[in-house]
Amino acid sequence: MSDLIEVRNLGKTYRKATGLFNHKEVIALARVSFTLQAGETLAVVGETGSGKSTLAKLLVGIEQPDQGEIWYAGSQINCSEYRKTNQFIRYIFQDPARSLNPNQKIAEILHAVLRYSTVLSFDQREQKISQTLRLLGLLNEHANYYPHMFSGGQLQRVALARALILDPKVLILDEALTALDPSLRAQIVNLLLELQQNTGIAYLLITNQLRLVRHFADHTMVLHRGECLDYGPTAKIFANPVHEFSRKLINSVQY
Ligand SMILES: Nc1ncnc2c1ncn2[C@@H]1O[C@H](COP(=O)(O)OP(=O)(O)OP(=O)(O)O)[C@@H](O)[C@H]1O
Repeated sequence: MSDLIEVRNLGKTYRKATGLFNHKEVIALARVSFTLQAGETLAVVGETGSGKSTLAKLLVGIEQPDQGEIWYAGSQINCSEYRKTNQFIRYIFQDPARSLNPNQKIAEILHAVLRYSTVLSFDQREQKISQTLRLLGLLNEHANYYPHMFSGGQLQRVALARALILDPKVLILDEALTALDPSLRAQIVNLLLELQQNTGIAYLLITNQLRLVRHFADHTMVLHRGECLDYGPTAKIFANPVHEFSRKLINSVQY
């Protein structure tokens, strides 16, 4: 069976203006490789600016790589295939409020996602919306709410509903649980783990919350200035990181 995701030597360099005529190059990601299997969680950790979000953006096609290859379920992905990959891999960010249109009711937001990526009829879409809201512990009535009518925790569930309504094989959680208070975070983590057990969805968990990584992730990758310093089973990385930087990062937290 092929890997759900295989990334080979992925690289991205940005050009940053440093004056009117000058620029400098920032290597955001340097020859990173990994695989992700169905039902697995890979955590990507590293300090600010280490390239975590760049990796996520390359995977979903928001940014284009300068080098390397991305394979989804045995097929190599090109930049023009975003609509196709949209159903395979979805991305949610830390601040759900910013990613939801404040002028649209939740039903309108979810209908739009389904209209864009599926051929479902209106009734089928309604059914899928109600099923997805229920899956995330929300009510049917919530479909008629605007984003500002939800609490922070509920809003993150709405963001998850928007990501999961297409039944993706992979979900990228980019600091998506960071802003939640610990009890809400635990509720959402349990929900995500249950979903993973039931459907085999894989998660790419981008976070600096190392306690969460230890609890949640099967594999962990440590990024530093765009380079992968350590990559392997989470228990092994936490017990015996190869690189000094990873050791410091891991030892900076009490478990
Ligand atoms: N659009 C861009 N233009 C220029 N440089 C960028 C751009 N996006 C990211 N960078 C640079 O690339 C490097 C990696 O950034 P990235 O956002 O991927 O890091 P990160 O690990 O996600 O950081 P954070 O935890 O703060 O989100 C940083 O030096 C950043 O300044």
